[in-house]
Parts: sequence; C-alpha cells; structure tokens
Amino acid sequence: MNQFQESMYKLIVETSTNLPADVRRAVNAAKAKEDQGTRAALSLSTIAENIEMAECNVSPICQDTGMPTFVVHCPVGANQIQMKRDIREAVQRATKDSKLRPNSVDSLTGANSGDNLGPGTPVIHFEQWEKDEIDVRLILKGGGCENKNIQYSLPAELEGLGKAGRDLDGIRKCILHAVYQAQGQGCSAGFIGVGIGGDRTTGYELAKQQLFRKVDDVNPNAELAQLEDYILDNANKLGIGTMGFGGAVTLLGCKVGVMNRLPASFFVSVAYNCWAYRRQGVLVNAATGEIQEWIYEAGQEVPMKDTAGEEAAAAAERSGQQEERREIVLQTPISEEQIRQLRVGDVVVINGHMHTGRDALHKHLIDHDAPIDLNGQVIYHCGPVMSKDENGWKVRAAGPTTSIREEPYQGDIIKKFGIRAVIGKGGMGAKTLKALQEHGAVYLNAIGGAAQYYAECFKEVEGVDFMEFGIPEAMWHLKVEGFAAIVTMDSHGNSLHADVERNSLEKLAEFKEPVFK
Ligand SMILES: O=C(O)C[C@H](O)C(=O)O
Ligand code: SF4
Repeated sequence: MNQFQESMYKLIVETSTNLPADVRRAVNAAKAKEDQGTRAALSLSTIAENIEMAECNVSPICQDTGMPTFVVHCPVGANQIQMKRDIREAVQRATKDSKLRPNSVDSLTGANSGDNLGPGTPVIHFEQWEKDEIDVRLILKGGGCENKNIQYSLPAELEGLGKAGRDLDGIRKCILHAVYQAQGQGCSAGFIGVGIGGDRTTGYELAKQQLFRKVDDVNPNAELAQLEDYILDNANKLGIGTMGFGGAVTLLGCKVGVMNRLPASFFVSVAYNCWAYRRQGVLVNAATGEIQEWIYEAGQEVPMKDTAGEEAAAAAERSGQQEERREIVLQTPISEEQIRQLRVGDVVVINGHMHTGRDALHKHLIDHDAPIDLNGQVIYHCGPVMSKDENGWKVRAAGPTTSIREEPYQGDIIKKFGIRAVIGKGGMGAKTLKALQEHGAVYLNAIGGAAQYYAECFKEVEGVDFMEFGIPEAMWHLKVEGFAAIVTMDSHGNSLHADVERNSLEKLAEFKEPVFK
C-alpha cells in the first residue's frame, strides 16, 4: 500500500481541477439550450471557458474547494487507520500546493487551520465489501451550495405550492421548492441529490450519496426514475437560469434515493450542488495502493470549446438579435456620477484596484476603521486561493462568494466607507438595495465558480490585511485589469434578483396541482 497516499493526492488534484465528462456534457447541453447572446448563454460560455482553464492550469475550478468528503469501500483486512492517515497527508499536501483552499475553520474562534485538517475535516467514511480492490470516491462540495441544502418534514405547507403530503406528490413539491429557494445562490445551473426517508442525519447522507451517481444513469426504481425526469423537465420551467439571471436551464441533474423511516417522521432531504460538481473516484490495488482505474469518465473526453456556438453568438450580435447590453469601463476610484449612470443589465469592466472582503471582514468593519481608504473603491466578495513564493503572493483562483451572507452589514458599510461597487454573486436584499439608492452604489454579479477566469484579471497583489482571519477571509488588495461583471442591482432601486425571484414564485405556483396520484 505504499502508493496509496500518492493515489489519494492524484485523486484530490483531479477532482479539484478537472470536471468529469458527464458533468461537462450537462453544461454543454445547457449552453445549447440557451438563446445565443442572452446573459444565461454568456455566463455558460464563461463557465465553459473556466472549466478548460482549470484543466489546463491544473488549478482549482472554483476557489471554494469545499468539504473534502471521501467514501471508501475496502476489502476485509485493509488497514483503515493507515488509509486515513494517508488521506489526511494527501489533503495537507494538496492544500500546500494550492490545489485545495485552506477551508477548515474553528467554529468558535474563526481560526483557519491552514491545512484543511481539523476536528471533522476532512470527512472520511469507510465501508467494507467483498471485492478485492479499494474504491475511493471524493466529492468537493462548496459552502455556497451546501448552504442551499434543505430538509423538509412532511406534511408541510410550502410557499407557492400549498400542502405537501406524505406521498410521492408531496415529495415532488418539496424538490421543486428546493430548486426555487436556491435561486442562483448555489451557482445554478445545479445538480440535486434527494434522500427520501431516514432520520434527519441519514436523510441528508442519502441525499449526498446520490451526488455520486453518474449524471446519465437511470434510477432502477421506476417510480423514482419517473420523478427524476419530471423534476428535471419542470424545474427548468421556473426560469431562474444560470446564476439566477433568468433563463431556460436551472437544473442539470436530479437523483433520488429512498430508505425506510420512522412512523412519525417523513423527511425529504435535498443536497444542492453547483455546476462546479467536483466528484471523482478511483479503484485502487489493495496490495500496492496504485490506481487501477478512474471511476468517472475524464474531463478531457469532452472539450468545452464551442466554436459553432461562438460563431452563432457573433452572428446574433451582428444581426442585433442579442439582448440590449451596454458595456462601461470604469477606473477606480469611481465617482457617484459614474455609478448613477449604470442600470441593471449593463456590463461593467473594472480596472484599477479591488479589495476582497467577506464574512469576517464585514463583521469587523461594522465597528472598526478600515485599514485603507475605501472611498470610491470596489469590494469583492471573494475568498481566493493564494500561493506565495520568492516573488510574493499570487492569486490562484478567485471567483465570487455568495453575497447574501453580508446582507446584515453591507448597507451600513457602503455608507460608512463610501464604497461605490460591491461585487459578488447571487444578489443581495432590500436593505442593501436601499443603501445603493441612498448612497449611489451598485451591486455587480460575477459568475460564481469561474475562479480561473477571474484570477487572470488580478495582475498584482498589492498587500493584505487581516491575515489572522485566514487566507479566504483576509482583505487582499489587488491590482485588477478587465474584470467584467453585470449590474444586477443599481442605484435606482432596480434588482434583477428580486424580479427573478418574483417571477419564479409565480411559475412555482403553477405546479400546485397534484401530478403523482
Ligand atoms: O467560499 C467561497 O469561496 C464561495 C462559496 O462556495 C459560495 O458559493 O458562496
Ligand atoms: S462559489 Fe459557486 S461554484 Fe464555487 S463552490 Fe460555491 S456554489 Fe460552487
């Protein structure tokens, strides 16, 4: 088993950097369904480009490399203690090599362990089986989509859908509601795993296990196969679209499992996974620890470059079929006047400087001064993957994080420091919208998960504050060139997110009538 640790390292690197072929096919199919030139189609093109870049750079597809979760099946007699040690060392090494972001945070002190090891991380499940080889599967499910997991206890009364009973139709309603409540915040278009039954713990486990199924498999249970097809067809009618920008594709896959329950409980647990659906697996020789076989088809089998689509987009642009879109280049510091000219739907390209800030920083800034002058500046909700060598720090992966978590603070912080633009993903709420209007600021939506694509825009790391918060939470001062994002909340009270949410709730209500009797 002396090769086992190396095999685990390879598994981690492949999972983090190379999206498997079945997931790529689903993203390509979504791209083909969206009308060329729309926001959804352009976002999917960025996602596709990012997938290629990650493979080529052998760098994380998304900066949030998630909760490393290993599921190991091994023959009787295999040394689980040694395997666990090897997995932990491989995780540590992959973190050091910037293939994983340091993601293990002390829940009470906020201290980042720096190497992805800590109580509860990584997650390793062992199961014995009667085969000769070891099967190791890994899923890297990010925190933003994890926050969108949801568990229903039936019977329930669901927004838009009314009563959901303890039957297949009630389950149908829960799953549709789960997709609706995620909006674009889990980086749609997403995949969902559903667990019917169990208790609160095993129900969620079953839901997550479904995410190890192949995208194109067929559920052996005919009733569940029918439910999966129904959900996939109909969830896409909600019109939430990629990143919640509106569009024809919201869901890329739905897998449902079932287990027994207690008479008093009826849980429907839903695990939501973003498009950056990073899971791989290997069959390992139990004597040597070497990889014998990869379980999911490799990413390179399905290239993401779509020349036909790009030509069609260019043609659509020439013939004026494209959505109305203005592109405005802004140099920081930005003035109120420049901001007041922006409207929802505009594409803004930022040059100059950007400062990252997420949960720890926002909490801190509420009752402290900022370490730099933020007047006219841009805050980027981002927890990057960084590396350091003799030339200093380098940005390795830097997509946006879910902005809604900063909703309690953002409006006050914008006003207190004179910030003119906030970049993130998934949109923000009414309090921030009001502050944008009062102060003269905008919310810009970047494409979630496109961490390689945005990392290229950061030309220099000019400094860092609050390293004590850990790498993802520190305030990085970055020199930026050509960072493009879409205005989704402007300084005139408009919010694309509020519009899409309202429209999708209306559509959700169309699924109120029973389907499975
Ligand atoms: O932590 C992050 O970088 C992003 C997170 O996965 C999110 O989706 O908000
Ligand atoms: S940022 Fe988006 S793509 Fe990345 S882990 Fe979070 S939900 Fe997934």
